[in-house]
Amino acid sequence: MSAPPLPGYRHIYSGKIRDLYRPEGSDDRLLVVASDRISAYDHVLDTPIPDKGRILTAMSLWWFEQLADLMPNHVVSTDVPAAVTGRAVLVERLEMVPVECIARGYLTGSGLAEYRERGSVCGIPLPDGLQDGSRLPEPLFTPTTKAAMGEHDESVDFAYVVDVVGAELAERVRTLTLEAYARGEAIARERGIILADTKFEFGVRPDGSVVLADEVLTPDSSRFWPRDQWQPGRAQPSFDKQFVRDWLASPESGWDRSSDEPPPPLPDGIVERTRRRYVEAYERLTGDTFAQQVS
Ligand SMILES: CCOC(=O)Cn1cc(-c2ncnc(N)c2C#N)cn1
Repeated sequence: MSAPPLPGYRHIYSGKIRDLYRPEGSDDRLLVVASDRISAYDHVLDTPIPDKGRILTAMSLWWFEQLADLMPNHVVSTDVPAAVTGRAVLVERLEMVPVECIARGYLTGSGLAEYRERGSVCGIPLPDGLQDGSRLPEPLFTPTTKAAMGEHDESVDFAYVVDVVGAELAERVRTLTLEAYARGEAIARERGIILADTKFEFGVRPDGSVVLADEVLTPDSSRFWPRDQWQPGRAQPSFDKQFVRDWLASPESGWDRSSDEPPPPLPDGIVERTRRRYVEAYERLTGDTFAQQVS
């Protein structure tokens, strides 16, 4: 599903999963479009997950509302072209803070690797004895650089953020990151989902105010774990991606993850079960029913 042409909009950027357009004649608005693409093992898969873009857009909009009393956000309107209805948002064009603002409430992935090597994450010392999936004594702000497409973001310490954006803005985005994560983690936990970590992006308005942008607390920007299966000391199952990961790692797929080969297409059953997990995550979090749009 490549970026569809949208009359009246100019396509300006494609991420792994989402595409960015600029409305013709406007220099202070952008259109963020979520595709049905899914990535696994650092590959964007050939097989789309139907409705994934709509489900995650609805989830992100819901989270912006849950956080609106804590911080302003970039959402302007959901009045978007029919071709992308339900999976696109018109947003304020901001001066983006050039740092991925990551909050971690649990230790896993690159944070765990850094902890095992140095006993710290992003320069923050941690107690001994933490395992894969351990809940951290308190959530950490663990920023990274914004790597170019296909490159890996690099973990940096707070001093780096101060160097790049200045002390005041660095403090501000750290505070907002940790506040938004704490709110999100508490809400999700009550609903049976552990938000292990998440990535926020912030932008700055011409008046200097700092605004929550990008997507928020979705399974693409966060690790979603089923709370009832949490067991520190092993890799936790992903709420949304485990069916895909297990099938790709199974002999049935015929795929060798260590090869340079792209993953094979997903079987219909894996696609449908994955779609249902996104619907389930949305419905658990919001308490609403996801209404499949009649296309
Ligand atoms: C493909 C989706 O975009 C990204 O992946 C990251 N990104 C965000 C922007 C951005 N730029 C100015 N203003 C904004 N409100 C935003 C937002 N969101 C650019 N790239």
